Amino acid sequence: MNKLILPIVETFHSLQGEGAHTGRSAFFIRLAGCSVACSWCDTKYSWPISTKSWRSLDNIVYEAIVAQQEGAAFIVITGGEPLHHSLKDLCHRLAYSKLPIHLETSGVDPLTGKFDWITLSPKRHKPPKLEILRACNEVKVIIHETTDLLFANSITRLTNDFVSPPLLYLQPGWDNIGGYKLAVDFVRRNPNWHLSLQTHKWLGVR
Ligand SMILES: C[S@@+](CC[C@H](N)C(=O)[O-])C[C@H]1O[C@@H](n2cnc3c(N)ncnc32)[C@H](O)[C@@H]1O
Ligand SMILES: Nc1nc2[nH]cc(C(=O)O)c2c(=O)[nH]1
Ligand code: SF4
Ligand SMILES: [Mg+2]
Repeated sequence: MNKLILPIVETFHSLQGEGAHTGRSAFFIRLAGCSVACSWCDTKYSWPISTKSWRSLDNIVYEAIVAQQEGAAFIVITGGEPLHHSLKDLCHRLAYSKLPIHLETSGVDPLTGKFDWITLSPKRHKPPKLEILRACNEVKVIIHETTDLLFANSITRLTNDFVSPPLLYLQPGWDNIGGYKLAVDFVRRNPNWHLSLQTHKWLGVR
């Protein structure tokens, strides 16, 4: 059965602040619901699914088309953990806009929907599905402490022999000076890795 509604926390048109597409105009769709429970999550307000948050796919697609007319170059589906929901129908409907569709995910659930770009941000305490590691275009590991660097090394080992390995990003935990230092030092010594800063937060925009 087609599911024509999804729980949405917010939609907004901003610049992609993180990873390989940093600085590009994007329309964000933030789905509600996450059970991964990262202690440092900057989006804890997206964890609960309120009864008032359910919106029709038609309504979401309409907003994406308005954003496209205002300059959005692609759509970012994020959350919460967007893959807690089936994204098949949403992607199918959004495809009418012809905008590329990007996904931000922790990768704990099976992949649903069709994407032009997948950002996997794997979590140490709940490792991602191998199918998502294989399908993703970039991996974004969040750095708070030394153990996170060991986790990044394990990702390097896993992806090294992929036919087309993903781009590799370290992103310091927001407001964690120790995390910035660890990430900069690691990238300096590991040229396959890039630094991702949450540029939207530095700029004070969404
Ligand atoms: C809020 S999550 C939503 C998508 C999905 N649940 C995930 O974790 O990838 C979006 C991105 O923000 C990152 N993130 C969350 N809290 C952060 C923080 N305090 N500092 C840096 N990055 C953070 C996540 O790792 C993820 O890459
Ligand atoms: N500007 C901006 N860029 C982002 N990239 C990923 C985000 C997210 O929360 O998933 C995000 C976000 O919340 N804002
Ligand atoms: S998986 Fe993403 S949304 Fe969920 S708690 Fe972790 S960072 Fe937050
Ligand atoms: Mg964010």
